[in-house]
Amino acid sequence: MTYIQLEDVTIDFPIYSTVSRSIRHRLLQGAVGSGISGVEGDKTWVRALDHLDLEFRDGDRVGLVGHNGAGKTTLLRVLAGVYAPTSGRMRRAGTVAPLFDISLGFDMERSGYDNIVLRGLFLGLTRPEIEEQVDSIASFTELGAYLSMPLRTYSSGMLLRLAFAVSTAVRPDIILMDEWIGVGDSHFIERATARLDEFIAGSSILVLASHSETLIREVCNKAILMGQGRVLAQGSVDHVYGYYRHFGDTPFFNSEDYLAENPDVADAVVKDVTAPWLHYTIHGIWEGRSPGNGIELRYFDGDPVFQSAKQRSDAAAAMDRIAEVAPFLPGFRAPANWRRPANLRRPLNFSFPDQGDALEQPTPPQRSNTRS
Ligand SMILES: Nc1ncnc2c1ncn2[C@@H]1O[C@H](COP(=O)(O)OP(=O)(O)OP(=O)(O)O)[C@@H](O)[C@H]1O
Repeated sequence: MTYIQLEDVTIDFPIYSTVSRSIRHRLLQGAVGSGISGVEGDKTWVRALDHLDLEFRDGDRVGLVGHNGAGKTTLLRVLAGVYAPTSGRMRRAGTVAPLFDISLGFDMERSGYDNIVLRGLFLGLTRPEIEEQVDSIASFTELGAYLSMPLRTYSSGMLLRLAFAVSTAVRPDIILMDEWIGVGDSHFIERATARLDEFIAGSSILVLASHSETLIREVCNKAILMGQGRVLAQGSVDHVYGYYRHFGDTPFFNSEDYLAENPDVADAVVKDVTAPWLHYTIHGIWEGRSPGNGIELRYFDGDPVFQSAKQRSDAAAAMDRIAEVAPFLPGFRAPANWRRPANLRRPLNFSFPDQGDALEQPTPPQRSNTRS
């Protein structure tokens, strides 16, 4: 059986001295990248993955989605075993082919043929297996006489052809890839795409990090949305893209009131460390903060639907539940961009507070001068 399991995996990168200052500055500029997890003298710790629990099983074709710096590549490297978790653990069964950083590790002084053999051995092929395949790999690269020359004479496109041809000659259980196939001429891309389809079809698990929705929809049957090193949503590709598209735009979240009610967040937003919606899905909702629409999350303490979403850290499902119930809760203040749907029905599977528990109609919070 092939699988990968991550249990509470965190990755912190130490950054030293003057670089540390510029990284600190850069992190403060980025609203959706990772955060600083600690500062110790000249050393700053950057948190790239934050307590991830994930499971990949037979038949999973998982797309990793998210803004720049969300943690997709770091996650691929953890899955490949390139990075050991700072804390938590990764368990894996099955052979792995990493299809990212694929030109790394070539010996630039040796010939293309030598490197086919070296890379093949690295990927787990035996020498007879490589020898059996060397001609077909060589022919796929279309590099001809160049294959007898040292790699330092190759262009980056030629290196990529070679790396691609060898990496896809194995038959792994698990494929981990970044979107890198766009490099090369159109003739090569066409042939590479056909070879890749066959390569993927033979695998049991695929994890693909990509900014291309078309590619993810074409190849994947599941998706994971990442942000600030965490999982913001996971499930079907439709579910995750639905959430991604409405990122920062849900009628049940009122950024202005959320910031007015939470000065700590307002401060972070002014410094561009986070965005209101991002803060809510990553922190606020789990800390029991109101989404700025007047309702209190304590009403969801005994709600199995909300609590199950919380257990799975599925902010999208938790927000869906709030959206479904909030208009019927005492204190609900409809955000300006919310229109009451004509067919809105009070959910039957929610235990609404009785009148005695009703909150007083809240007064809108004092607005502080923040950007959202
Ligand atoms: N070696 C490293 N040292 C320090 N910080 C790092 C290192 N690698 C990644 N990071 C930081 O970790 C965070 C996650 O980076 P990662 O490359 O995983 O993001 P990503 O989602 O793949 O982004 P992109 O879509 O731009 O490729 C970023 O803020 C990045 O700056």
